Amino acid sequence: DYHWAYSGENGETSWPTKYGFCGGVHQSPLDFHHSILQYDSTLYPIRLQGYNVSTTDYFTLSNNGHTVSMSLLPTMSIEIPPFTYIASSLHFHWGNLAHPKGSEHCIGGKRFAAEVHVVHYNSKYADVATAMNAADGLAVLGILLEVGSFHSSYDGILTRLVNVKYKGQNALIPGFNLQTLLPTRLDEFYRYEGSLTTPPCNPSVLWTVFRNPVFISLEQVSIRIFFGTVCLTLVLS
Ligand SMILES: NS(=O)(=O)c1cc(-c2ccccc2)cc(-c2ccccc2)c1
Ligand SMILES: [Zn+2]
Repeated sequence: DYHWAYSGENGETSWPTKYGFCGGVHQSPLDFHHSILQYDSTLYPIRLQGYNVSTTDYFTLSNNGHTVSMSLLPTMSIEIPPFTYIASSLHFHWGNLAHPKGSEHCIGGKRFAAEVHVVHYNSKYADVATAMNAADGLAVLGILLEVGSFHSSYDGILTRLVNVKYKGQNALIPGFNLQTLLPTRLDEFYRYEGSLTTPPCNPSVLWTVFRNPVFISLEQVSIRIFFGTVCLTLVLS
């Protein structure tokens, strides 16, 4: 049976044949090229609620075979007027040895080393599954990662990837302040109405991609996970 992938015969070009939304007019990601950008002074900075999670709470890191995702707490939310969006999970988009830069969004054609997505769903819906099928259902924060100095908050997640090497494995991470995963400037971002970047590509995402990248070290970026059989290859270049 068909299962989508990032490459090969079930790669991106085959997605629209199996998933009606993929390749649609709202398809994410985008290259934020100056020709499509328009400054909007009415946009509010992103407001985080409950992001400073106590160490007595735990997040679950798990591997679904396509990506590693970390479940978040329903006490976490963001405010994008007129809605509140409840945190669901965060996940990573890495590159691979063939294409080391793995960000999905680009700025002016520049692709970054990796990208983190923090997925939230509109509080007007009962759960994320329902919200996924609504045009105003999801709000995803995009954080671009670039090679620079060591980042201790990301290290708390990246060092545990080895425990979720295979599809179906889980690992617990003690709570910490997830705002430290975001860039400092929460008022500098690109905003657009788009979709899930992977099948089924639901056009239900209000995207907020921060303008400023967050820096992690080359060793931290080089932790790559190759999906499929899901083997973790520590490429410490
Ligand atoms: N890249 S994304 O933000 O559009 C995205 C969101 C969600 C998502 C997650 C929770 C609730 C609802 C949607 C899941 C994925 C995904 C990535 C790889 C493999 C499978 C799924 C990707
Ligand atoms: Zn994503």
